[in-house]
Amino acid sequence: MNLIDAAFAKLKQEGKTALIPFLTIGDPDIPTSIAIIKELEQAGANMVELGVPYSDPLADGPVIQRASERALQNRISILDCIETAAQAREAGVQMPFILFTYFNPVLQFGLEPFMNLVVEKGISGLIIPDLPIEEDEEVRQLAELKGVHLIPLVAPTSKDRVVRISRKARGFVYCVSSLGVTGVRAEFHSGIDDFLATVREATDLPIAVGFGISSREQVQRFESICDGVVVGSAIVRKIEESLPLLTDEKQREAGLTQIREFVAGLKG
Ligand SMILES: O=P(O)(O)OC[C@@H](O)[C@@H](O)c1c[nH]c2ccccc12
Repeated sequence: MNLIDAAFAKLKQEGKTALIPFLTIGDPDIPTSIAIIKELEQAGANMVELGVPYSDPLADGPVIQRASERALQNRISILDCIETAAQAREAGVQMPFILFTYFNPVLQFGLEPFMNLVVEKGISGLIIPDLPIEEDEEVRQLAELKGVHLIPLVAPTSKDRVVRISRKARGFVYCVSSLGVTGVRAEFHSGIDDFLATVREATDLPIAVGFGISSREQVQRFESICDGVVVGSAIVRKIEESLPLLTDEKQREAGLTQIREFVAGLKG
C-alpha cells in the first residue's frame, strides 16, 4: 500500500486532518533540510512536500522564490532532492514524502530515469504544478505503473475540469484555496466552501487545501471540511527568519526549535 493512502486511512480512523508542510530542499543546505524534516514530523506533520528549487517558479510568491534562489546558490538539483528523501528516511523520518517539482527539471532529468529513482528512494507522491491534465498522460501512466501517486491541483476556477481532474487523481486532490501565487493570506477565495464541496462531490479520494494558510485558526477553519491542510510559505518564512541560528553550529538547535514550535502551534 502507498504510504500516502495508509497515512490518510489512519487519520480518517482517528478523525484527524493531515498537516502537510512544504519546504524548499537545500535552503540553506541539505543536512539542515533533513534536520528540519525531522522537526516537522516531531511537531505533528503527517506527510511532507519536498520542494525542488527552480529558477522560474511561476506559481510561487516571494517567500518561496527567495528560498529557491538560496537553494540554487548551493546548486541543489532535483537529484539532490530525491536523495534527501532517502537520507531523511535513514535518519528515522517515518512520514510519506511527496516530491514537489516544476516539470522542466523532470524533463531535463529524463522522465523514466526520474520515476525509477523516485521509486527507489521511497517517494510516495508527486506534485507537478505546471503539468496540466491535458498533457499529463505519459507521466500519469508511468507513475501509475510504478505505484507513485501523481497528485493533481484543482483551483476555484477549475469549475468543470474538477470532475475530469478528480477522476484521474491518485493519493489526494490538492485544492488551491485562492487564485494567484503561493503566500500567506488573510482571506481566501470568496466561494471556497462551495468549491471544496464540489471537489468533495467529485472524488472519493481525500482532499487537501493549500495556499495562504499560516495560523492555527486558519487550519481549524479547514479541518472540518478537508482531509489535509498544506502549509508552505509560512513555514518557509520561519526557516528564512531562523537562518542566522540554523547556520551557526552553536545556535542550530535553537533555530530548529523555533521551527518545530511554529508548526506544533498549527496543529494545536
Ligand atoms: O505557500 P502556501 O501559500 O502555504 O501554499 C502551499 C504551497 O507552498 C505549496 O503547496 C506549493 C509550493 N509551491 C507551489 C506552487 C503551486 C502550488 C502549490 C505550491
